Amino acid sequence: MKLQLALDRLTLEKCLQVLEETKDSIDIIEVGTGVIKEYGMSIVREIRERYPNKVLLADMKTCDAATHETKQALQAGADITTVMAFSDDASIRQALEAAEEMNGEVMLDLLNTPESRVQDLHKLGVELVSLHIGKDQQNTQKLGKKDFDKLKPFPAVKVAVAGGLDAETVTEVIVYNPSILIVGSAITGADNPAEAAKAVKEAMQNE
Ligand SMILES: O=C([C@H](O)CO)[C@H](O)[C@H](O)COP(=O)(O)O
Repeated sequence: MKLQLALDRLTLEKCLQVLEETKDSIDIIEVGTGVIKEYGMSIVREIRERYPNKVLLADMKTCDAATHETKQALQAGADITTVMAFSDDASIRQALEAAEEMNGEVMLDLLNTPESRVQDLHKLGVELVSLHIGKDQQNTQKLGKKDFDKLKPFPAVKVAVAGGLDAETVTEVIVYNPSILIVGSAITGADNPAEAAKAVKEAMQNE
């Protein structure tokens, strides 16, 4: 199980500072959507240069123009880019084709995606999805069995989980054996991000 650190709502300087502090505990660096909107592909390139050996995900949240956006993220140095699962089949197909051509990966974000869409994703050849409770939903929703149950028709898929997770709540989702745990604010907003990242990593290992 890998730990992905989501860098959201931070300046470039703060992203780099948090990465330096947490690099020993994290496996995957996520450049968050808002950070990409602020700095574009230049921050993806910069983080790629500084951390050549870390897996790098660009949270593009693509929902159209998928060939272009997938290539844009992978050319900047990302290993993985994200596409919204509610996008048209054509967009998902194009993203998967572009990623294959460039030896990259696509993570399909299941935010607000109904169970009925899962079979389509399976048929389209999706291999990696994220079960995601969005920032604005986190006061009223949390990840649970019903989310993982959605994926029963799709047993081979690699699953990432995201949405307000911290060192305590990760233990509630680890039982479902996801491949990737995505943690953002609980680490980046902590007084001591290094300690917070370490605590999440330890909680993952103790399960
Ligand atoms: O994808 C995310 C969200 O939509 C904001 O762009 C976050 O990266 C993801 O939810 C993880 O962050 P936290 O919820 O703060 O742990």
